[in-house]
Amino acid sequence: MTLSSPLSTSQANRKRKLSVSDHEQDPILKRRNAKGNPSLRVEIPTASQLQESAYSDVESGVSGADSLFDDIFDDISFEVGEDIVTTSTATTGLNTSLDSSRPIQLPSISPGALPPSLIPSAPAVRSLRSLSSRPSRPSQPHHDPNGTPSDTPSSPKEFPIPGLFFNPSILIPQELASEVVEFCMKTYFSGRNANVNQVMLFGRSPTSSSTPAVPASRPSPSSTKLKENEDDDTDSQGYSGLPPILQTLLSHISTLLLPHLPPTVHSLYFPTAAATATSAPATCSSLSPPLTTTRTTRTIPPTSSTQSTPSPNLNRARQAIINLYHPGEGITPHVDLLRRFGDGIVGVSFGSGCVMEFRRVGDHPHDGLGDSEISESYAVPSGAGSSRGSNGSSDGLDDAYDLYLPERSVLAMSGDARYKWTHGIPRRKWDCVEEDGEGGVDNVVVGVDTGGCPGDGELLKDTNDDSGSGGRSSRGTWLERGTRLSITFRFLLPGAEIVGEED
Ligand SMILES: O=C(O)CCC(=O)C(=O)O
Ligand SMILES: [Fe+2]
Repeated sequence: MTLSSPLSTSQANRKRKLSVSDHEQDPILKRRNAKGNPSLRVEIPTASQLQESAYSDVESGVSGADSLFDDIFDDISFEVGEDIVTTSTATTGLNTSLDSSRPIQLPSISPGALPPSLIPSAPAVRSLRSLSSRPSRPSQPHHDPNGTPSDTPSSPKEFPIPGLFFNPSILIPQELASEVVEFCMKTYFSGRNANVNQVMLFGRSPTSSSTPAVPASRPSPSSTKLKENEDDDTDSQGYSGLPPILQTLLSHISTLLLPHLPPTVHSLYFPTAAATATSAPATCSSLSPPLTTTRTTRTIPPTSSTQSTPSPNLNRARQAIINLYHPGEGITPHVDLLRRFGDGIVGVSFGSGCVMEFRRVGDHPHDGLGDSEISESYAVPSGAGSSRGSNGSSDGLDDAYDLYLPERSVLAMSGDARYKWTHGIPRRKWDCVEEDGEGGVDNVVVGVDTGGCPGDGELLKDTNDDSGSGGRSSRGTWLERGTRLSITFRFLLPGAEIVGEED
């Protein structure tokens, strides 16, 4: 079986072909980049049952930023007969031009032994001051080849992009974070997958057992080692196919966000039969009961519209994309693939914080609308790299906002944030953040300009001070990035599912 996909549709019209072999034994596909770049691993249900239609939506896609990948992603070859297909993460814009003076070493993971940088720090990240294990400040951070020109950090302020939810006080529990990281590192990023830095997992929709719209997904190889839900990969919402630990993570995110999101928004990310009870379609009656926790912590009473508007994501299959970033790596600004994923994208940072940059998608009709690969689309935003300031936009917002995402924090994007703004992570090893005031939740919401902190001379921190702070200045604090793992959940749009039969 051969699947064709415009992995990159460059102006030179180079098209990359993805050939996926039938392989009965292993649902994991690995694409290999001959240039040895960090690779991506796609885990999908039952490779032997893939159908061409699975990727039909990207056959003619055009990426607005495709040229970014051309030199790296020139001629991908896919090995038929392997159970895994790998490729460069240029696909997703993950930085592949790493600092050669700092060899990347994927930690070897043994049970209970996480790489230090991925062991979640014990104290909750309530304040930037409490961020743990910061080495001495960088010598010349603004000269870091992975960095960007220096500038001053922005003042902390309310994050204004509609549809973007982020609250740094909402953190995944430490214990769960550790389990998730350990599972992911062991399962997806170690051993023969040492060069992999992205994995995509596809779940089944709640109705797939009766409606074969979404294929079966065999449990991940290590799922049998998990303590909970060992024999059942279906969660309380009826979603299945994802490793149980990720479903546990989803349940926690749902519970954490419930008091903070309007019901309609919450049900976008976590559709349940109950959330749409009033007008739920008949198929909902077959769903498992909603999470009980969601009933007890809700502080925002449901509105009538909530009761009467089914979540568009109800019964859609979820995809989990897991990205591993070494210090200095990032992801190119992009809008997640429009034709593949629905509204409502939620992700968690593990192991390290980083700055995420949001840029308004430009007026050009292709901005943010192209497909560069099977999972992502990239946009060249209007005014990319531009400084803040009034731009005369009708909504009064600037074109650029930066946000520091502490480890274990949750980011949710819907509406404008999902469709009208790109998100990306700058490729640098240090982020400059700024606090505001003396603590409290608001103080942890920090803005970071694309440039970062002032230069060395302006840092107040003593060079020899290894007290844990990365260096402070009157205008900001340098935070060194560690190895970061992110897990992002998205819903597959109708027709975008990978179609197949259950095992
Ligand atoms: O690493 C992250 O938090 C973002 C990942 C992302 O945007 C993506 O995979 O589409
Ligand atoms: Fe994304």
